[in-house]
Amino acid sequence: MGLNISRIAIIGMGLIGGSLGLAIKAAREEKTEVTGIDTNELTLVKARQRGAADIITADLAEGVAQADMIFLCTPVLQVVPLVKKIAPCLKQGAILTDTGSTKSYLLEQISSLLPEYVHYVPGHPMAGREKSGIEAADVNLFHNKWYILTPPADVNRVATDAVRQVIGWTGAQITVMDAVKHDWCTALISHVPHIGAAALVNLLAYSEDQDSSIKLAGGGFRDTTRIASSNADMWADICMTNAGPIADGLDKFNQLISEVAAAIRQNDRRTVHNFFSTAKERRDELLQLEQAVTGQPMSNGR
Ligand SMILES: NC(=O)C1=CN([C@@H]2O[C@H](COP(=O)(O)OP(=O)(O)OC[C@H]3O[C@@H](n4cnc5c(N)ncnc54)[C@H](O)[C@@H]3O)[C@@H](O)[C@H]2O)C=CC1
Ligand SMILES: O=C(O)C(=O)Cc1ccc(O)cc1
Repeated sequence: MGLNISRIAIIGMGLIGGSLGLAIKAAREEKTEVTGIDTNELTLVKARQRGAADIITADLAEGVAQADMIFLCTPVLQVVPLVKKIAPCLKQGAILTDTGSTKSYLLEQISSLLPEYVHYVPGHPMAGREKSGIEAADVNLFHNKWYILTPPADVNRVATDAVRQVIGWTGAQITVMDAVKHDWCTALISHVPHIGAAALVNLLAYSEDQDSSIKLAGGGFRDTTRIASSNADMWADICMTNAGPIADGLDKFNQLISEVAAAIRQNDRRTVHNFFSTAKERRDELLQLEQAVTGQPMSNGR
């Protein structure tokens, strides 16, 4: 039997908060009331129009007061100041969770800010896109995607189960991980690739004929750089709050690039061939592994 989560507040009704609202309402209809909170009035109006929230407000205290569960869905560096503001307004037994892309920083900062009767269960949906804002929200964004929870060892079990239950309504699959491990893992599979994609686009500034380069850029360039269209605010916050793993990952990435550059300069075809064939083998293995775990082809069809 699940817990009765009848009131949910979502702070930050953009891509992730809006998609959560849409998915929760689609699954629960009148059984769970969603309050959408945002500093942007137009976002709030659009969120209600799209059916991502029943109630909208820019007033934090009013929006969270009755909530059984609160989702924080703003860029990471906004989360801690928001927790400081809402902590005194939360009701006894309220469950706080977030969707931030980095976890150790938030866990360290937030735990000490909350009264002992509020339970914090950090989360991170491994689903998203390069577009932001309520306009990009999608009821199916989390469907069949991984949703990571990084609960601290002493977290209330009932609170974690309640978050699992609500995430289940979105169609996502849950996996639990230690926050530090999460940050090293996501640095390599998400944060460094986003920086790499941005670097590839910025590299075009060195082209002697930029207009022709942009005109001729084909599918390969598009595929590898889609995520370079992501929101700069969000990515600057991610880099500031996961500095060690990201900087380490970038150092290793630099090393790989330097090695292949040296091999190319030395006309060392065997090493260059090995660079590509190793990558192809690994990627093919990753696709198979994903299929084995989820029982279906890679969720984004890539
Ligand atoms: N975009 C993506 O693909 C993914 C993002 N995330 C994480 O989820 C969080 C949200 O990301 P998105 O939805 O993409 O961002 P977004 O930019 O689409 O939405 C953020 C919303 O928060 C609002 N906001 C900002 N500061 C606020 C404040 N102080 N008080 C109230 N509202 C405020 C903005 O007005 C906006 O509507 C971030 O922490 C991000 O790291 C996690 C997984 C995927
Ligand atoms: O657009 C994509 O493919 C992404 O990788 C989206 C994304 C961005 C940030 C996250 O923390 C998780 C997922």
